[in-house]
Amino acid sequence: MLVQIPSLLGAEQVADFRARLEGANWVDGRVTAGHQSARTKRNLQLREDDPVARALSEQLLQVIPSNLLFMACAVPFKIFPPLFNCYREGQGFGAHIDNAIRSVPDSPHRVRTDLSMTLFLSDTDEYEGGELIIEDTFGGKKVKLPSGHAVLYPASSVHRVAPVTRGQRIAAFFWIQSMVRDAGRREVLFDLDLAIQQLNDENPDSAAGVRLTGVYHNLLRMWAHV
Ligand SMILES: O=C(O)CCC(=O)C(=O)O
Ligand SMILES: [Fe+2]
Repeated sequence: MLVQIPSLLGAEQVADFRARLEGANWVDGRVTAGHQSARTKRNLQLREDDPVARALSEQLLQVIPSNLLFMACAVPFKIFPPLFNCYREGQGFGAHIDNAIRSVPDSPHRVRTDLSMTLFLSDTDEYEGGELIIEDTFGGKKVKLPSGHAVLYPASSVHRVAPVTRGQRIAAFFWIQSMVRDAGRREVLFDLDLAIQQLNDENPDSAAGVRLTGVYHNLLRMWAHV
């Protein structure tokens, strides 16, 4: 399942992020690549311990949990601290799958990467190419979103970033370990959550809404690992 999260960051927040990223210390993106993906990865990144990356990452981690769509879709247990990348003209990232386990720097924590997320920080007219292309059972989906918008997709899917042919594409990207490991179960919960929200909007006093909320939580009790 591929879900777009509109306006994860507002325009002012994006402008602030961009200003702070402008003069940051970009290095070869292969610093965080696995053995195989390093072969096709051509981009720039901030180091995980870069002070600008740390500060912005911290800020994002505070904002993300207040996004209800993200919470409904990801049912997050742990979020790997966001990283920042930049693709300049001629750069891209070939087909790959993200590593299953990531160690959080300077901590004993590990995150199982159930979901991957890209938060676009450049606007679509700032660059050509640079689409995130995600393979799923229905074929390749091309994603290129306005700045501040994000896409959440299964970390198990083969994906790539098409070469940028003009301008530059800046993004934050990160991984989420869900309380619900199985993607099919997560999808059931997400559908149910959306249906309950719709029912409650249409009829806030619905007794069926109360029962279905109970069903949601009982499924979560059965399936969640915390
Ligand atoms: O830049 C992106 O949108 C995705 C980056 C990516 O796939 C990765 O770093 O593993
Ligand atoms: Fe990736």
